[in-house]
Amino acid sequence: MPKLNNSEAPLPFPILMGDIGGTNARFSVLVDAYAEPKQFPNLHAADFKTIDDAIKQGVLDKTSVRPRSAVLAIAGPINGDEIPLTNSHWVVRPKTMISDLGFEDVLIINDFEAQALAVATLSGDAREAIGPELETVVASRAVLGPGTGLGVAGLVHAQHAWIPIPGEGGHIDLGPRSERDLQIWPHLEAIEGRISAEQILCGRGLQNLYHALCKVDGVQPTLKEPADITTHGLAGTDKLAEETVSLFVTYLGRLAGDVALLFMARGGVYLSGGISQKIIPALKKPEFRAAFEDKAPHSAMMRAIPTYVVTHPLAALEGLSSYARMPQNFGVATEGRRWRR
Ligand SMILES: Nc1ncnc2c1ncn2[C@@H]1O[C@H](COP(=O)(O)OP(=O)(O)OP(=O)(O)O)[C@@H](O)[C@H]1O
Repeated sequence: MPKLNNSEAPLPFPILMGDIGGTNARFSVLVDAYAEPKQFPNLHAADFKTIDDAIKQGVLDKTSVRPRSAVLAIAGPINGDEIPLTNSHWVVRPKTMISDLGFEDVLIINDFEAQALAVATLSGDAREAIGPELETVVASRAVLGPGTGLGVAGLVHAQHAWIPIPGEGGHIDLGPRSERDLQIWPHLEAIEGRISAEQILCGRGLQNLYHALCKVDGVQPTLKEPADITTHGLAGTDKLAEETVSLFVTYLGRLAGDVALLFMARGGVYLSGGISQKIIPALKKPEFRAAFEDKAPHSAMMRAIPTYVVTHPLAALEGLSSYARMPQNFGVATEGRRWRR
């Protein structure tokens, strides 16, 4: 009978690694600590009844390598032996994976924890600097990812190791600051009466912000999808879409600065998620960095903290493979989320 495993021992090779989002699941296999990971085609969760079917048909049926262990990064809180995914019908059942798919050892971590692991080791060509090109220092970092939702994680550097701190930072309050903000806030759709960061800083949030601006200006909204808003905003072909994108990067900068303060992230703040890469030209305008640095009495300190967009298409899997190769370099907590045969 598979059971919880509190061991800190490295996962046995070959290791299956998975980045399981609400829409997409990406897998790769690491044969040993020196090999390059073998990447499998991106899978859509909607095409498979269960995650076990996806692993079987999308990975195990396509290779003769038999992974002995798995480390999976999932979007959702990890609690107990049955872990439902946020925004997906899949339920992760590590005990069933062990008994039915042949794994000896399964570790489940949070998707933003995997993003944090990636940020520890991403090279210069896997990221694009926003604002001044500052020297990278080995110090705590943070990652924020606006996508379907808003993920936030810290990466604390202590005792010669990188310690990912997953949290629910996307749900902290975001307050109005400027005159324009004070006009907009009453028109934003709230969650139980409050404007959390995720009410604005994600795909749905872009729509929320655009609609609030339309109401303030008494204009009929014409744009529907988040991508329509950013496309017109970036091209300058719709005035309110342009303002929506400008405010979106302002608020993202404001939150990124707060998260940097919280973790003392001298090593930099990294923007991931599906949206950041699509709005790089807007992030490179002055508003993002201005809001990021506007943190009196610590503005001078903020000016020395680099900010980046993660441009690597498979950053979370990169993070998982860094960890799988050298677990001793990372302080990944395994209590209550590692199972063995
Ligand atoms: N060009 C764009 N501009 C703004 N928003 C976009 C754009 N393209 C996609 N989006 C929005 O980004 C969100 C999807 O983000 P993302 O790709 O990060 O998905 P995800 O949450 O990581 O899920 P998965 O991991 O399953 O891919 C959706 O809300 C979508 O509407």
